[in-house]
Amino acid sequence: MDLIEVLRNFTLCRRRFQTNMAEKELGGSHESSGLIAKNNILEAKEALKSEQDEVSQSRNSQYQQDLKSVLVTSVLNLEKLDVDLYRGTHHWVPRTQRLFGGQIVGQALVAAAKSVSDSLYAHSLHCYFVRAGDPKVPVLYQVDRTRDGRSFTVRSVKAIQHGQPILICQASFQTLQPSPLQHQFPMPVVPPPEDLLTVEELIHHYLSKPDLAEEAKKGLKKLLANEVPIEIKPVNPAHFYRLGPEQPRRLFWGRARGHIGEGNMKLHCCVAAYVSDYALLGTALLPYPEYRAKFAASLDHSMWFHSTFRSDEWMLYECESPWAGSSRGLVQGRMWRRDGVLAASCSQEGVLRVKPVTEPSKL
Ligand SMILES: CCCCCC/C=C\CCCCCCCC(=O)SCCNC(=O)CCNC(=O)[C@H](O)C(C)(C)COP(=O)(O)OP(=O)(O)OC[C@H]1O[C@@H](n2cnc3c(N)ncnc32)[C@H](O)[C@@H]1OP(=O)(O)O
Repeated sequence: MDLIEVLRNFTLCRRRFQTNMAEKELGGSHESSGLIAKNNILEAKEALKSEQDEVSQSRNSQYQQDLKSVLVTSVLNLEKLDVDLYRGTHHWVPRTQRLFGGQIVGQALVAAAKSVSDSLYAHSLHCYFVRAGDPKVPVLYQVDRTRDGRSFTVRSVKAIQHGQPILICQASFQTLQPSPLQHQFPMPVVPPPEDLLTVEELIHHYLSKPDLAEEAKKGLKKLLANEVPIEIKPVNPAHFYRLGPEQPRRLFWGRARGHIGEGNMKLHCCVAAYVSDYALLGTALLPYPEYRAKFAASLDHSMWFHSTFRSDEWMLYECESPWAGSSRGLVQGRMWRRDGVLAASCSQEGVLRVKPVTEPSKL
């Protein structure tokens, strides 16, 4: 059960037991997602006032623990076994019990980056997830030095488990070069991260509801215990509910938990590759609240890095899905620095097999 599902269960329960209250809270319409978002933020902020000390205490202790991001100290810290051969271990595994695609892509990029000079910067990568990753064993990364040119250098990386590839990845690096051609789309206008709640704060808010069903409570607590090494603040918390059909587009602020620091742009690209797979594919489900995913997995992932950025500082992640069909969904993402600079773009196709939502019987 993922976060969206837990929150939907919670919502279904509320609808069943407190229809009037729910209608009031949602402004009587499931279509006005902006209003839902505003109401939820205001309501949540109010409820959170009483939890301020608790939240700030836990945040302080978390920051102390996380002085250095676990993504740097553990997940992306590959062990060298031989020339161009590395081993990576896992930190967070999704409830699907298959390895998180972002982790495999991030680790593959780390392995590729180790074989290129410091004067080269990752500008793009293209990957296929060909088999599910097994969380019970480490992943081996085998790098092939495909080509070294004057400007561009290409590496091919195979991620291997049980003697078979789980991911094939091509990454390209370039020397820094000036260009008279420079343009980008404008960044969407959204509230700053300081005005929004983290996923954990939203969950604390839902947990404080007296009418929350035990099953939903358990699911939410499991999610809180899940130490995802990314901090996320949804711009529109209504997209968690999936009560009514939404445009296939969502935005959130995200950053790596803990400190990474300036300087190592290759590392920031690897962290961004990790983050980029986290909430992308779900965007294709937003128009279909009547369905839930019974099988969802990314099939491929491409990424382009445009400018310098810090993955441990808030970046706006804009996700949209221009197409779905044939049990697949196409999703595209743009990562924006908070000063409006487009930092990275990505694109992914995923398999999406769905089943109709039915009200949970045990609530
Ligand atoms: C706003 C912020 C919100 C944030 C909220 C976020 C909340 C939670 C986030 C959680 C994180 C999510 C994770 C993100 C996504 C990922 O990381 S996915 C992981 C990376 N990708 C993968 O692991 C995919 C790896 N590739 C594969 O596994 C295979 O390539 C494949 C399974 C896709 C290949 O499919 P296929 O060729 O069909 O393989 P088979 O082995 O033959 O079949 C596999 C199973 O599928 C069943 N199946 C096949 N075809 C069909 C069909 N037409 N209809 C129904 N079912 C089919 C087949 O029977 C097999 O089933 P079983 O395994 O036997 O049960």
